[in-house]
Amino acid sequence: MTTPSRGKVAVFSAGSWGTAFSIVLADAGNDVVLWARRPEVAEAINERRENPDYLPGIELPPAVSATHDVEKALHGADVVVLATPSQSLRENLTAWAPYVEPGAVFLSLMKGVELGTLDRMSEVIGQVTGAGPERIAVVSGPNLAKEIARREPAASVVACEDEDVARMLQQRCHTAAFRPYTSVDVLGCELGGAYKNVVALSVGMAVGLGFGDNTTASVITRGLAETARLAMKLGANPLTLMGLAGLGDLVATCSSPLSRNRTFGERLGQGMSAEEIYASTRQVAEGAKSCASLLALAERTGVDAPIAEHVDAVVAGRMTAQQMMESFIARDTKAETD
Ligand SMILES: NC(=O)C1=CN([C@@H]2O[C@H](COP(=O)(O)OP(=O)(O)OC[C@H]3O[C@@H](n4cnc5c(N)ncnc54)[C@H](O)[C@@H]3O)[C@@H](O)[C@H]2O)C=CC1
Ligand SMILES: O=C(CO)COP(=O)(O)O
Repeated sequence: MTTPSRGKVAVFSAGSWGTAFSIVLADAGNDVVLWARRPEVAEAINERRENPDYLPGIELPPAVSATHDVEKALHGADVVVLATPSQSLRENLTAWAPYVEPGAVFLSLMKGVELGTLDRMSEVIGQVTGAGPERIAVVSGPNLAKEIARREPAASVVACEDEDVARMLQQRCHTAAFRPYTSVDVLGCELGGAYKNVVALSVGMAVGLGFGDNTTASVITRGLAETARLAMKLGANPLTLMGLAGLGDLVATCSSPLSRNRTFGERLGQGMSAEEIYASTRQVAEGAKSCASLLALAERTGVDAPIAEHVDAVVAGRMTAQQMMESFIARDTKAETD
């Protein structure tokens, strides 16, 4: 299938980011069909022109329609955008794959690493669909869904090993408010996106404990060092970690009260358990799961990952947020660049 510069895009699914990115795609001139897991969400989008569950009060453009029918969503779509929780992607995509148009390009918006396999989302997509790297791309950057949906200016990275495909997708999502840059460093973008959620959990814990900007800046900076250590060992371009999908997203997520990961961490810092927090929201906080997969990936790679290790311990209830902060400071001293 040839890929025109504008066309039909299928977006799975109608959560916060899938819905917000549909606005970007529609503004860039695409026809967007948003698949919703619950039929009533698809109905509400079509009838009320808003997604009342995930982006209430934001009017969706006419070029966005919604459906609960997988086949209808995928028919004629040359780009398939994936925005489900990372841990359910494999199961979801296995069900959807038979209906994907031959040659369609997959674009992952997800920021997590699969538990157990330790696979990144692009790897899961390749395994489930048989698509080669030239048909698998990711978007990652400082892109809090609500701000993007309000068309506040922001930049991002579209990464694909095939630079022509990255350029094609860049054109498909460049709008007056959204500026995508291309990259061929899929691994660096994905690890930057997944790791910043774990760092945001620890920053949130520091905030929840009542600590100020010295503490959060210290955790953010050491978080970037930890992310870069692992990503570079696995082959990432160091400049990716200094860019929008690394530092940019880390700063946005760790600073913003809109971040679900930072908020999850704040509640842990205030003494709630992970189970209590899960029960209080339907929104995904990827870092609460990916802390374990990233820690395992670091262990497998032989890289020191104290932030992932401590966040995993707090989420699992083996340590309190206060103990985590004390332990960060008490660790064996070393050179900053080690
Ligand atoms: N919200 C944001 O600002 C951004 C989110 N992301 C990433 O996008 C991905 C999706 O996040 P959001 O849309 O924010 O999450 P969300 O929690 O707002 O929505 C999740 C969506 O997935 C669906 N879903 C939940 N469990 C499912 C399951 N078991 N099987 C199939 N579908 C299921 C929900 O119905 C909903 O449509 C995550 O990896 C997140 O890290 C990336 C950039 C920005
Ligand atoms: O990835 C995001 C911003 O770029 C969204 O972060 P949260 O999932 O923590 O809300």
